[in-house]
Amino acid sequence: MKPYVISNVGITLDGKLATVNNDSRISCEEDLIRVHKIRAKVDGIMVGIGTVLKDDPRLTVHKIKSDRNPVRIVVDSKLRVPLNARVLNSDAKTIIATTEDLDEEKQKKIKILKERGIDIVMCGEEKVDLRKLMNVLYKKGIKTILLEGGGTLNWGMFKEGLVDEVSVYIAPKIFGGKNAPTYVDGEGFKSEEESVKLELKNFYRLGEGIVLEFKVIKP
Ligand SMILES: NC(=O)C1=CN([C@@H]2O[C@H](COP(=O)(O)OP(=O)(O)OC[C@H]3O[C@@H](n4cnc5c(N)ncnc54)[C@H](OP(=O)(O)O)[C@@H]3O)[C@@H](O)[C@H]2O)C=CC1
Ligand SMILES: Nc1nc(O)c(N)c(N[C@@H]2O[C@H](COP(=O)(O)O)[C@@H](O)[C@H]2O)n1
Repeated sequence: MKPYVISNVGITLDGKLATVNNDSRISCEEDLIRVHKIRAKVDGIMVGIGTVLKDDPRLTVHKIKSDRNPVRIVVDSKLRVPLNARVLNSDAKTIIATTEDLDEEKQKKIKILKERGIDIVMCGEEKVDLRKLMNVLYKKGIKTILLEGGGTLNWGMFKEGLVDEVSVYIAPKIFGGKNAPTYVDGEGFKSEEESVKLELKNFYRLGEGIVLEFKVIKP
């Protein structure tokens, strides 16, 4: 069993998540409120360590009133999460998903994190095994997850067939740049047959941009 996963991003018309200099201001205020309404409903919000290192996100519900915050989940094989990262603050529970290989330095950091109340889940060897992680999270009671990027983790989740729903805000902006992160990065599929197929469920204008909602068609 696995949680139901909703992938959400704000992208530019050319599919970028941020500029080459990592400026990720894409969504308009109305869209951020839409995202926070989803955050308020799900059990967990998941990002990759790249996003934590670049954005230092809070990953809480802070744009609308809410009496609860979902569990924050950071996928971080090498335990690179800075101890002063906002995602480790006491505003919400946090799970760090890391690999099973433990050197002395990693063991020390795990001890510090656990003392601060951070839950550590170990699955996989070189990279976090996302399938196993989903199973562990489900057993911990996390039945719905909002996947909030970035492009590398999005690829990992799509490649493993772990995404169920997609919502994308397209801003009327073009960032360009072949090295700027896109919605789904990683190696990419080699052929159309392997690609993820989506069914368009809804679309509407929001603020200055447009929201598209899809269901992932499972093969
Ligand atoms: N506009 C938007 O909506 C959003 C924009 N962004 C932007 O995206 C960029 C960050 O994206 P990116 O750098 O790709 O980082 P990600 O957040 O996608 O994190 C990627 C890292 O996750 C770790 N990881 C561990 N296991 C896996 C696995 N099985 N599959 C994939 N990744 C795994 C890897 O690091 P390790 O090997 O160390 O574990 C990997 O490098 C930033 O510029 C940010 O601003 C991010 C989110 C939303
Ligand atoms: N939906 C959306 N639109 C954008 O334009 C964005 N840059 C993001 N970024 C994601 O939101 C995280 C920041 O969250 P907090 O406000 O700090 O709670 C950021 O890390 C990305 O995951 N999302």
